[in-house]
Amino acid sequence: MAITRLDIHRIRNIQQATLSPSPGVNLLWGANGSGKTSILEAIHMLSVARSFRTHKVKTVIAHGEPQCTLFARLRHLEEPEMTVGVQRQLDGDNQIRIGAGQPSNLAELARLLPLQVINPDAFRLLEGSPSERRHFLDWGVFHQEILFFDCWRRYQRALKQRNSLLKYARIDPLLRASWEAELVTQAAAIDEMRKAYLARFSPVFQDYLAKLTGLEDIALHYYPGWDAKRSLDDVLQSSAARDQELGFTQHGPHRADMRIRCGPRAAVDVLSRGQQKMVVCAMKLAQGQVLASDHQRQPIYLIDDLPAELDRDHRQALCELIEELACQVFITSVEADVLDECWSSGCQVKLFHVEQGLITEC
Ligand SMILES: Nc1ncnc2c1ncn2[C@@H]1O[C@H](COP(=O)(O)OP(=O)(O)OP(=O)(O)O)[C@@H](O)[C@H]1O
Repeated sequence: MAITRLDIHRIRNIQQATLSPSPGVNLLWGANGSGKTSILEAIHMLSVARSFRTHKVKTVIAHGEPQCTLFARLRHLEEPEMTVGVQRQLDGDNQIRIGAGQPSNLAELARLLPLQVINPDAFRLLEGSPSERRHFLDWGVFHQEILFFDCWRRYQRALKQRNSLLKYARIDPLLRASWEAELVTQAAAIDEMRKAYLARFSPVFQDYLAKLTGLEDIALHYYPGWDAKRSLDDVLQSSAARDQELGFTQHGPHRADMRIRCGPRAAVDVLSRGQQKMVVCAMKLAQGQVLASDHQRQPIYLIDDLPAELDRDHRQALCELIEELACQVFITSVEADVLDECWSSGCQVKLFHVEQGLITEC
């Protein structure tokens, strides 16, 4: 999938801008605070209707404006182009349109335009809470398994009901048992899909890791969210009293993790910042590769400040792999020429200069 035209209205310091990006590499360069990351945020909003920097739409909408609006024309292989539009209002109202049809929902939007973000926050995959890694894992499972979204929604509903029964101490054993049965059924499906995805993803990740770094003993350890030697049903029964004291369910797929270890230690405790960035890049490239080869759909990569923390050889290796993936990519940089030598002669590169919210194709 590639964006062939992008219209941005009232995002941060960008009042109005139109771009015709390359299907390959797009380099956005300009001084600090010029609006480069805001362009990445705009593209991100076209995929999930929110920024990757904040959940508060108020901070993203240009000061003094009631709303922000994004439009894009998308091309996927030889299919006819299609349009997508997202509008976010200060009052919380959302509008999502795919093509000329009825308003669409977030899941349809996310499925249509898969995105991968590599920015300074991407380090949180290693150093952050399990929810960061769950989110990463579930991005892959969501795109891999069509049934995942429905199972996840049903699981969340059952979890909410159980928590509510626990919190208000309304002990209706029959009602609780029926929600727990649903919880256990959906949990088993989610767990199976996550394990299958990890089995598919891990060798691809190791392959990218070998190409990007000399690190050999990086491994992913999946934790399902409860003691894997016991059934979730059993765990829920034995933790019911404690869950009731706490007012929430302590165990289940909502507490899963994918721990990243270097030998016997947590990777974050051992690796340098540059090595951590390479591990994160290998993970993100591997997800793109799995999606592309299993579903013939490439994600769009948004890379904020690619040169930061990487030496010349690692920059070069990363750019070669990005080019090999044949995805559309938007990269920000404060300098125009820092990645000049990183692309092959056949690579379609476009350069955009960003200055005080104005974007000019160079
Ligand atoms: N809601 C808003 N309305 C208007 N302007 C805003 C709003 N929020 C932020 N800004 C301004 O918009 C600009 C956004 O810059 P952005 O973060 O995109 O810069 P950048 O080019 O990526 O910078 P850097 O290289 O420092 O990361 C900044 O100058 C900021 O002060």
